[in-house]
Amino acid sequence: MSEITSSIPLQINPDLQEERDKASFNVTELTHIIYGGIEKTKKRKRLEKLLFSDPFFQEYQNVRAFGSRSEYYAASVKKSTKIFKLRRQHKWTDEEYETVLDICHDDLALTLHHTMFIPALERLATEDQKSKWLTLAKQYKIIGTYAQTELGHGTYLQGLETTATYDPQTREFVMNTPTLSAMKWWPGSLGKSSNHALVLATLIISGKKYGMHPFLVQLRSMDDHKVLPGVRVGDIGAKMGGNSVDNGYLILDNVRIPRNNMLMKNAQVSPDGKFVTRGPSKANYATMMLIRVQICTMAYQVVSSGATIGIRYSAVRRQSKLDPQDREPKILEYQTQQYKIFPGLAMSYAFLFASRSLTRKYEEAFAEIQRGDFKSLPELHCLSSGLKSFCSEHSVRQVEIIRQSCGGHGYLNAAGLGMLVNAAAPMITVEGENTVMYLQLARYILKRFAGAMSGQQLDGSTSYLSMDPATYVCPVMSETDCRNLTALCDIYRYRSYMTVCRVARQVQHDMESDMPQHVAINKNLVDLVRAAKAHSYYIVVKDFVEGVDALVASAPVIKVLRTLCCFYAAHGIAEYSGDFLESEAVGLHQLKWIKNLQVSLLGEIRPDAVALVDAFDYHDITLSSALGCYDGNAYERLFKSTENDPMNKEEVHPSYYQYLKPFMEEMNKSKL
Ligand SMILES: CC(C)(COP(=O)(O)OP(=O)(O)OC[C@H]1O[C@@H](n2cnc3c(N)ncnc32)[C@H](O)[C@@H]1OP(=O)(O)O)[C@@H](O)C(=O)NCCC(=O)NCCSC(=O)CCCC(=O)O
Ligand SMILES: Cc1cc2nc3c(=O)[nH]c(=O)nc-3n(C[C@H](O)[C@H](O)[C@H](O)COP(=O)(O)OP(=O)(O)OC[C@H]3O[C@@H](n4cnc5c(N)ncnc54)[C@H](O)[C@@H]3O)c2cc1C
Repeated sequence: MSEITSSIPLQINPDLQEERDKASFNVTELTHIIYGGIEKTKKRKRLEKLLFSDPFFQEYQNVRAFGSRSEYYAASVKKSTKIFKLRRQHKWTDEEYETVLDICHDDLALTLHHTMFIPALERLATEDQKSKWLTLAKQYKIIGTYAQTELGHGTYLQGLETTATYDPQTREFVMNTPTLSAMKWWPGSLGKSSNHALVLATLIISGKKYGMHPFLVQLRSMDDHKVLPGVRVGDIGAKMGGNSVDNGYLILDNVRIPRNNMLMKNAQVSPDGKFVTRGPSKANYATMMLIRVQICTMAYQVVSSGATIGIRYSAVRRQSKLDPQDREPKILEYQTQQYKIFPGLAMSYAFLFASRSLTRKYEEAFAEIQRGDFKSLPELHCLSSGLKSFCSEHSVRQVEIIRQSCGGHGYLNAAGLGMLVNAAAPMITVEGENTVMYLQLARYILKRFAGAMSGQQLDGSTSYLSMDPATYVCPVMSETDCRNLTALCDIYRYRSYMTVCRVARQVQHDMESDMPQHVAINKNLVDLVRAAKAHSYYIVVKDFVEGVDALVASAPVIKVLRTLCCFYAAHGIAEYSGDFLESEAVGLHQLKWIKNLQVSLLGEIRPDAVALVDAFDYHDITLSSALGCYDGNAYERLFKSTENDPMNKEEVHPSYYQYLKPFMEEMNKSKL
């Protein structure tokens, strides 16, 4: 017993080393592919070194794990200011800054300043306004947030009640919160941190409403951070996760702001109160689209972090017996354990390729939009809405499965998985609740399908809706065909086509039976979401297959990625087999072969599992997990983590003297 200490051994756990020694491919090569080349990997490493050489980042982990809400928030404000200072000092580009956020968890109290306030200024302000406010924001002379959601409405933006009424006499807008449900509620960094907010409000001129527009409102004094007259602002309370961020409420009592504080890139109000608009009516929704694209990348980071923890731990944890004559096996040997974790591993790579493809499309479309060409906007809105929903839904679910696969220890904060799940859970809600976003995609798909039916030539992600379903024959004719990635992709495409076709015909039939359109739509909402999910699944599989096909890499790397891609596609067909059978994308024979393949691929992935997560190259501080550390010394790290637990500060806890001692005394005296 006396030998038990909480010091961490210097060497790598031999069980983990054994895994690394048998990898079939070069891990560094794959890391370079993941980060976009050797130079980017090197830059990432440099940034990691710069950040983590500061002991604050290690201490921060303790506050995160054991601090009170207020302490965690304060530490996160400190972390934000440190990172902002470094950003200015090193003149980081947006890409470098995003890398920094990936490296050190984006749990910055002031996160909204960079994730939404600055992008919104960039997208919604005129050049003149940018030269003033964007400059101030980029120099951190003002700190801002994006205040759109209200207590009564988050989804339905036309229902927002905050008003911005133009007063032509003074050439000001009067910003007002007319009802309880109109108060802003949820914006990040609003409660305590920001001194400015971009408030999205309904514009009113001479009693007429002109829809939602952005207004820059100062909330707090630049001298002492006190709340300005007419403004009431505060924190909305503790949440399931993300408690470093002060999501806030905001009430504006007829606060006057100059006319020029309306961001007027997309619509203008002239001094005498004339409203002029240019570009599409949804141009003011631009910032949300950007974040939806980014959520896909975040979903990749979440699921790849979870897979790293789950796989490394499963390679060092031994439990029960397989061969009664042998020692207890690593839990990674159990097929069921592989079946719980490898879908997350394959999903990580699927989302890497899908988010990369979406980001590329976004950047191309954004460049066009900047030139005044909005033709790609509807496609991009729908693609990003669908993929945001798909990636967030699947990654959060998968990480929870991984957490469960780590048994009891997965439930500890020190495992890092609970925090990962709780911090990721809002991805499902923010920037458009997933069901609502799937329905945006479904609406687009229905229109495109109708276009295809009337002979229109479709392009973009829905071009397959012009296919002739009569020509479809399941491309899997034998068990060996199941490994053909193009064939698997075709199966997804046909399943999506049939799911869309079925619901489109049903909606049409209901409308032809004299059902009002909104009733017909509501009657079919579940199937519309199903169609949007089927389409999104197809896009992700297609991006994965095309991404791997286009890779220039060594044969072993290509082989292992093709195996993962095949597993990802086969697993999805097995999991949603009902849908695939119902749409006749596969028959019973094919399904059986694909299910068999799925299980046999578990065994093929197994030898490379640790190497495949090592390739994500997450720093131990980034993972924040005793179970998932690179050295695999999970037990030592778990024990070590108890040292910082405030519960262990005193040998006898004060509650003993207060409650337990008197209770014990009373019990001991009692005659009963
Ligand atoms: C659900 C909709 C899209 C509905 O919008 P609506 O104005 O009621 O429109 P509608 O009459 O239904 O017409 C829809 C029409 O508008 C189009 N559209 C909708 N959004 C966009 C867009 N971004 N780009 C381009 N087009 C867009 C749709 O495709 C429809 O087009 P159509 O009429 O079919 O041709 C909208 O209300 C919405 O976006 N709601 C979600 C609200 C949201 O995302 N809030 C985010 C708040 S900020 C946040 O959460 C930050 C989190 C930060 C963090 O912590 O990480
Ligand atoms: C952690 C976190 C951070 C946030 N940060 C910000 C921020 O910085 N700035 C900001 O402005 N907002 C922020 N929000 C708010 C967020 O954007 C909204 O919560 C989100 O858009 C969902 O809106 P809601 O809450 O009104 O949900 P609701 O719309 O009330 O959703 C409730 C249910 O109703 C269903 N529903 C609603 N409408 C429809 C429909 N048309 N068809 C079918 N079903 C429907 C939904 O599917 C859901 O099941 C944040 C929220 C969270 C949780």
